[in-house]
Amino acid sequence: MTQPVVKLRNISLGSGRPKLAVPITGKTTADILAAVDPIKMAAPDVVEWRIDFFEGVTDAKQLQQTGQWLRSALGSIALLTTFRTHGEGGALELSDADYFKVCENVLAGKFTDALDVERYHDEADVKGLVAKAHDNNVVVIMSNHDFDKTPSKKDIVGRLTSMVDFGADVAKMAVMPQSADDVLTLLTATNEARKTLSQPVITMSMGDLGKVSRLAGEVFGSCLSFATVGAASAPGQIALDHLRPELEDLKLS
Ligand SMILES: O=C1C[C@@](O)(C(=O)O)C[C@@H](O)[C@@H]1O
Repeated sequence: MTQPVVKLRNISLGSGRPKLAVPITGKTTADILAAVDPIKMAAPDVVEWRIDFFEGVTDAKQLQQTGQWLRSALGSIALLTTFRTHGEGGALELSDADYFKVCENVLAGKFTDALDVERYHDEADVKGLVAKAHDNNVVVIMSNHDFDKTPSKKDIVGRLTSMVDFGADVAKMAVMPQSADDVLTLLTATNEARKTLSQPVITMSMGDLGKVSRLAGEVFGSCLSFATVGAASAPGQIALDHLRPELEDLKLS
C-alpha cells in the first residue's frame, strides 16, 4: 500500500530519509527554553517536548505559556508535544482523566504541530482526542511503548494497525529487545507495517542492542528517528551529530 506523506509544519514524514527528532526533557520553563539554542544549532527536523518532565504540566496556564514561548523560540522547527505516562516509560504518574485533560490543554494552547496520543487508553477517549487534534490541525502520532520486551511480529503489526484504525496520522511503537532476534522481529514488523498500512510508521528497538534500528529506518520503513542534543528521553538514543551523517551514508539513491 502506498502511504500518504504526512506534512508536519515544513517537513514530510514518510518520504526520503528518516527525519530527526530531538527531545526536550527540562523540568522548569527556564531549563526548557535554555535547551533551544543548542538544539537549533544541531538543526533537527522535529523537537519533541516531553511535558511529563515539566513541573508545571498540570497547570494549564503554565503549560500553555511555556509551550507558546517554546514554539516561538523554535522558529521553523516542527514541534511534537508528548505526555508519556509512567506505565509507558514516562516521568510522571497521572490518572487517565488527567492525562486527557493535559492533552486537551496542549491543543487549547495552540502551540504544537503534533501531539503524541497513547493508544492504550479508553477507545472513546482516544478517538475523541484524535478528533480534537484534527479539528485544531494538529498531526496525531499515536504510540505504544514496551520497556520490558519485544512482542511478536504479529502483535507489533496488530498494534500499529489498530492505531491507524483509531485515526492516527502516524503510528509509533517502541519496544525493548532482549536479543538480536528481538531486534529482527521489530525490523520485520516495521517492514510489514510499511507495506500494509495506509499511514507512515515510526518504530524503534530501544537500548544498545536496538541502536541499529535507529539507523535503519529508510530501509525498513520507520520515518522518524529520535536522537539527542544533551539529555536522552529513552535508552539507546544516539547523538544527533553522529546519527545524521550515518543516515546520509545509508541513504538509498
Ligand atoms: O516515543 C518515543 C520514542 C522514544 O521512546 C525512543 O525510544 O526514542 C523516545 C520518546 O521520547 C518518544 O516519545
